[in-house]
Amino acid sequence: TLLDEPRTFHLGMFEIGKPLGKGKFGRVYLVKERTSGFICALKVLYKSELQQGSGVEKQVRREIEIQSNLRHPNILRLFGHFHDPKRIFLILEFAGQGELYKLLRKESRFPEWKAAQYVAQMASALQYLHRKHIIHRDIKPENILVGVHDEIKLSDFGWSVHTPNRRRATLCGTLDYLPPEMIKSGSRDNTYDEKVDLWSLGVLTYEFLVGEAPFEDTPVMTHRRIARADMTIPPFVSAEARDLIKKLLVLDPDKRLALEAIQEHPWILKHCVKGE
Ligand SMILES: COc1ccc(C(=O)Nc2ccccc2)cc1NC(=O)CCSCc1cnc2[nH]ccc2c1
Repeated sequence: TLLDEPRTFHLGMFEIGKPLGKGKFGRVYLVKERTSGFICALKVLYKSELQQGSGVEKQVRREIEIQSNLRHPNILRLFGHFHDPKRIFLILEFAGQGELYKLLRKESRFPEWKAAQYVAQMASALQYLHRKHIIHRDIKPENILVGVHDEIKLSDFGWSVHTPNRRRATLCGTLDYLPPEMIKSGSRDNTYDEKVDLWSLGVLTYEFLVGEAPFEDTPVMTHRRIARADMTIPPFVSAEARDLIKKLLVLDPDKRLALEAIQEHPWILKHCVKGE
């Protein structure tokens, strides 16, 4: 489409539609590119809201460069960006079925075939990111969108550049998805690697099948249960699914099932046609 060739964009190119996510994503609008009729999402960031100076603008530019070069069916596209004196505009892919966590709340929990398809797509997106040495760090239903053909669209929310405010957000946000190596106070910033995404994928798999996170509790108890990988998997979860969850929610990051092995796991193979 028109948006694929690197071009300069400006606000006049777009017919602005309804707000998306009502402030959840900041100011994001459904828009139509006038000439091509292409539907996408326009995210408006106010420069005043981004910490000024100290190279944050450079950091932002770097993040946008990284994201603009990502091409994967299960990663939300960043088609381009432009800015005016006060604002930065991001031209983003529009995910037709919206936020995954809303679909999950509506269905309360997903049937195993659907959960397995979503997990396989997540593993594929993570393989792509990890090959580029990008750790997502923040995998949870709130950060996942769904396309019109039920395809997973992993989105931003703090990739690559580890902005300090992101860490604060993590502290006040839910702990549910954080792996043990990130909640231990000493080693918060230095000793974790891409295997943190494997733990979070295990939490996500559990939540898809059970309808709530495995360590959901009071903050103090969640902290303690994560540190011990203390969870119970209800009897209605199939043996294969249980096996995969237990191979991802492992305290030692090096013992977690690798992404390639997830794609070959019996539970995934049973529900996903190869190379779908
Ligand atoms: C690739 O994705 C992104 C890339 C970058 C950024 C970003 O903000 N980067 C940033 C932050 C600070 C300073 C500089 C740069 C955000 C996203 N992604 C989202 O914000 C979530 C979907 S918003 C669009 C969208 C689509 N499809 C929908 N369907 C229903 C709602 C909806 C909402």
